[in-house]
Amino acid sequence: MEILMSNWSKVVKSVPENYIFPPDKRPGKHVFPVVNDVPVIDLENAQGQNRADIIQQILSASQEFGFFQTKLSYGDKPTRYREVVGEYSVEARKFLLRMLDLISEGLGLKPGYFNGELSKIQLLSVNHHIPCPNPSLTLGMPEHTDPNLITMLHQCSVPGLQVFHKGQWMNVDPTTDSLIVIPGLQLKVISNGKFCSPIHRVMTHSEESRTTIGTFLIPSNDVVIEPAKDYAADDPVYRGFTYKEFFSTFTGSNCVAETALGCFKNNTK
Ligand SMILES: O=C(O)CCC(=O)C(=O)O
Ligand SMILES: [Fe+2]
Repeated sequence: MEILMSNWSKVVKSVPENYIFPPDKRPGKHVFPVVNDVPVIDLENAQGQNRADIIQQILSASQEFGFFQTKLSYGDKPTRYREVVGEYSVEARKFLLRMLDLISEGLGLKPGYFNGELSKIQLLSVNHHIPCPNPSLTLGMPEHTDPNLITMLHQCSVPGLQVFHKGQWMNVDPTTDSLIVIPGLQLKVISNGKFCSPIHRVMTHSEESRTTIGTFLIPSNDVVIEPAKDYAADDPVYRGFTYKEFFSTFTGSNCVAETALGCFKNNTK
């Protein structure tokens, strides 16, 4: 009989060979430190008196760290999956557009700069990783940088997310009452390098399965991405490109961000 993937971990006692990562990409048995300085930004009063302060916190977090967290607040819980996912997606989009408004204000861009084509496409991705007999040999998700504009990550209580921070891999605490915001590579380009887009990966867990929800805002294929004119007029680090052009270069560079971005850099004097 076929073994359901969800029951796999009860039956499979060692990591199948085709899941084992090459030695230099494996996490090994290293004990990773917890990154305990992921900035937490409270969006309470972002429409009021705390706005300037919140924007400043977002800019500093994105320049110095990459990730940041915001506290989560839930509405009612509808019972049907389609409704739940529909409502979740609408709320996730509102949240990310609100975040982008704060970011555009912080970069000195006009309100609504990221609305429209730059954030046209929304992707919801649910990751479910079953327990793994030997987490040292493999990864739930290999190291990568999100190629889109901005990502909202909703973790569960099982650890797994790691960020490459201060020259080493570090665990991100699995908080269920806050959301992780990850600036994507397009935000790095539009902000002319002011925002960094952090490298991250996902470890597996030996006993528990892990489910996370990612919401990605993605530019439409033909929109031109470039350092914002009113922001980086004199010294744009990157030339303009369409998202389609970027994405094919990115996948053609084995999804290595620096290689892909290198193809769009202006010559420096
Ligand atoms: O599941 C996670 O914690 C991270 C997922 C992720 O990085 C992604 O989907 O791009
Ligand atoms: Fe990611």
